[in-house]
Amino acid sequence: MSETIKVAVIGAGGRMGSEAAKAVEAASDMELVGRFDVGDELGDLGGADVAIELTVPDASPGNLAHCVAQGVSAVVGTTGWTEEKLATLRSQVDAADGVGVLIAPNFSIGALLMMKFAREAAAFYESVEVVEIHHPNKVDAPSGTAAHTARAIAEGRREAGLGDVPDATEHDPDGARGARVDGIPVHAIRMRGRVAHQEVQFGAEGEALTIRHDSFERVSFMPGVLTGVRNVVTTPGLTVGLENFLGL
Ligand SMILES: NC(=O)C1=CN([C@@H]2O[C@H](COP(=O)(O)OP(=O)(O)OC[C@H]3O[C@@H](n4cnc5c(N)ncnc54)[C@H](O)[C@@H]3O)[C@@H](O)[C@H]2O)C=CC1
Ligand SMILES: O=C(O)C1=N[C@H](C(=O)O)C[C@H](O)C1
Repeated sequence: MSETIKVAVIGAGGRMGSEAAKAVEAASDMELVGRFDVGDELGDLGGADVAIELTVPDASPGNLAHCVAQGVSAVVGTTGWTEEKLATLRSQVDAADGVGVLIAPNFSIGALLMMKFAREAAAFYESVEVVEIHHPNKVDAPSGTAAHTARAIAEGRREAGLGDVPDATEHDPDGARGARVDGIPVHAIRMRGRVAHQEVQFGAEGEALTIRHDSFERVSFMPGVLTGVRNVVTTPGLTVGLENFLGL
């Protein structure tokens, strides 16, 4: 591969895709070789080494199958990946030679640290709930970040031998107690004026701990997108979580 990483953006007309294309153009070690959006033929992705995929949950698995079949590595920010879809992608990636795919539920460093800290705190608190707040144009709920956080917390609780979170609710016809991801309550708020925010609230007898992260602008995701591109070209196979490339 040449020293300059050739990059294509799929979903380039979107909020994140347009920002990612700008970030790639500004990176001295990368060349933007293609911008693709809905209805475009992906073909050989403009000769890209890496595709950055930022579309919608329904389109992402098909776009990834195409990238992998073309031998093009990918950095995926699109959320809504279920365990089943991930398993299919893993088998496609494993069957390809030398292709790397990163699925990153969140690219911002603060969000990665918030998830790490929540994973650490999980063992020490009987109660925990995740509250995510996003702009009202978001099509999926809960957010990928909230789901990733809840799974990490659930793992930490299991390792510590903690059982279910205490909750005496018997009647909840309107779903006021929110969703459960791996047993962890998750609440999704959609609000004009917000971008991407999350609070993890922990409680024990007589005390509370809140870990909060805020992305006020999408530029907060761009250093992570570029780190993903630089690492995925030398990391064959499927990686879930940018934290794996940062030693977190
Ligand atoms: N991992 C992270 O840190 C972040 C992830 N996201 C995720 O990125 C995704 C995109 O978010 P936004 O940019 O806000 O959405 P958006 O709606 O602004 O952009 C999506 C773009 O994808 C295009 N698109 C739809 N179907 C397509 C297809 N089949 N092929 C090519 N392009 C297609 C749309 O036309 C649109 O331009 C979402 O899943 C969101 O959750 C968003 C922010 C940060
Ligand atoms: O749609 C968004 O905006 C975001 N999506 C990601 C998610 O679902 O976690 C990451 C970030 O929260 C912004």
